[in-house]
Amino acid sequence: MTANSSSQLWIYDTTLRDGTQREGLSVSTEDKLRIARRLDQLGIPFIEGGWPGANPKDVQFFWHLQEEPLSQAEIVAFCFTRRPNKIASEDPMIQAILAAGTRWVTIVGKSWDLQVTEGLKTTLAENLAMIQDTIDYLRSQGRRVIYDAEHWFDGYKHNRDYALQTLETAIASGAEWVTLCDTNGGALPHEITGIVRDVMQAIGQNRFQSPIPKLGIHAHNDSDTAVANTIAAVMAGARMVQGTINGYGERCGNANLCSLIPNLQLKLGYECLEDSKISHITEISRFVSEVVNLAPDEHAPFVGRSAFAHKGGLHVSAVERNPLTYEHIEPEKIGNRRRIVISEQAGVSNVLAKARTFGIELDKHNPKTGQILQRLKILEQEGYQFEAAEASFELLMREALGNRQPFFEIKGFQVHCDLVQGEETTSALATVKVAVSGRDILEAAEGNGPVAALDAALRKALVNFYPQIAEFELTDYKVRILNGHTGTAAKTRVLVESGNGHQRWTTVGVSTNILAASYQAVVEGLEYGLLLHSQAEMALIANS
Ligand SMILES: CC(=O)SCCNC(=O)CCNC(=O)[C@H](O)C(C)(C)COP(=O)(O)OP(=O)(O)OC[C@H]1O[C@@H](n2cnc3c(N)ncnc32)[C@H](O)[C@@H]1OP(=O)(O)O
Ligand SMILES: CC(=O)C(=O)O
Repeated sequence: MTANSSSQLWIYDTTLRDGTQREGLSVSTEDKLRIARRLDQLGIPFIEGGWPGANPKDVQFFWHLQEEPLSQAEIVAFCFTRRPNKIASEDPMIQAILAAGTRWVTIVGKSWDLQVTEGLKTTLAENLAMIQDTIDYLRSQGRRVIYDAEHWFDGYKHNRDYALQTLETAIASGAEWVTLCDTNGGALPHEITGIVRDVMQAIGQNRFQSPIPKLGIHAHNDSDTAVANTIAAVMAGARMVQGTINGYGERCGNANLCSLIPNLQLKLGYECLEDSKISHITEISRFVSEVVNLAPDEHAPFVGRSAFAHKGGLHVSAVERNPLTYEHIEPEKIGNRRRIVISEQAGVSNVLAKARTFGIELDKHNPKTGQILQRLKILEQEGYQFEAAEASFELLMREALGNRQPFFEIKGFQVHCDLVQGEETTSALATVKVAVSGRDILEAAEGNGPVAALDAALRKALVNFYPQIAEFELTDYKVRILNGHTGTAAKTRVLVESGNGHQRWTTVGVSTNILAASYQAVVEGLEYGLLLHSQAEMALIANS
């Protein structure tokens, strides 16, 4: 990155402060440290770590970073201006941010007259004094200051002169950056463009009698335009981009850095991160969602699992010829990947693409290709869903092509359940009869439910022939009633996720009987695990 070039942007991550203001998101000090270190590795220049005077976790977080500092990022402590009619040097909050020991601090202050008189219950003049005293004092203590102008856009719309006076005060007191905040998230891109341009002009006309500060933008997503608003602000002159990983934040969230960074760098040519770091965006999005214990948004632009998933046959056919036809960027650039989804919306191209990923040779002139597609569509009409159960689709494909390996044959099963009135626990007993290599085996096993009992009995019957089965586990079980209005005649779809410690696969079963649907999915899960094992063994032999 060329320092200070006109296209350079400073990314300011506030996941650890505004991000944690999201309802349902709570992190420990340890979690915050893990995220900070990961953002540091990514090359984010400013990381807002929290509000040291507001809670003990944030105090601890800054202590830890004093002991073991980040490698390149500036860790920033956040706080509001001193309280009305008090002295900045005596304000415990201000003392707490000094104790955090950071080089940079961010001070949030009021820009909107209504917020001053109604929210703070003080005068417009006192608000200006609060901004001035706080920044003056922090500067006197050797801190570099970023000033977050809260409610900037609403303030500007209601009383432009006063809003500009607040900025002027912050700048005159020594704030090096002023960040225009769309705190309520109500602004639209054209308003942002006009207002940022006006502020840039006021700066250009030297309305502010002090060194020219740099402008930042902090947008909330209440109008679903936080990313667009941030881009508009940058194009109008802002150079600091505040946002959060995955757009976490108060109410509807903040501008999502996982979308902003690729848009700004890959499409608009701004410099946000080193080029080599951009490909880690998807990984960091998933890392942060894992640490904060929120399911990743599969449909998130750029980084979601479905962001480059192609389902419609027309799309797949064209993408197979040239990905540009249905992709706005190459997924690999941001560390994501293209996926082809198999479903009733598929065409021959989806089937061929899947065959390729399964390592099966198939071409469009093979009559089996059309037959597989038709079978897929009929089964989906019956209630199967293969997009989440690709292992079952591979077995279906192998069956149609005559190369499904007969690892075992189920000759019958029975399940008996005990439900005792008034008791919370249930127990089930399953009996299975299985044939392997011409031998019949009868086994029984218990479980705390019918599916667990059936799974256990099948493994017991097969493990002597296939010891690898001991490593298989049933990791998830999902049931969906497909046509509920038909009561007990309704069809049930069961999805079973299985694993072997290093791979996971999903199989599907459908029936009017929940046990039969579960049985089908569990049996295919075991069969697919055996197929993976035999493929791995064959690969080993081929490579030896
Ligand atoms: C736009 C933003 O997202 S800014 C960040 C917002 N984040 C948070 O609020 C999370 C952390 N907050 C907290 O832990 C608490 O709210 C604290 C510790 C900051 C304050 O707690 P309390 O002292 O109990 O006050 P409370 O939260 O009820 O009310 C806020 C107080 O701050 C005052 N205040 C609000 N903005 C400012 C400001 N810019 N400068 C100075 N004081 C302010 C309010 O007037 C009110 O004070 P009052 O009750 O004496 O009139
Ligand atoms: C500072 C901040 O979080 C806001 O104004 O939204």
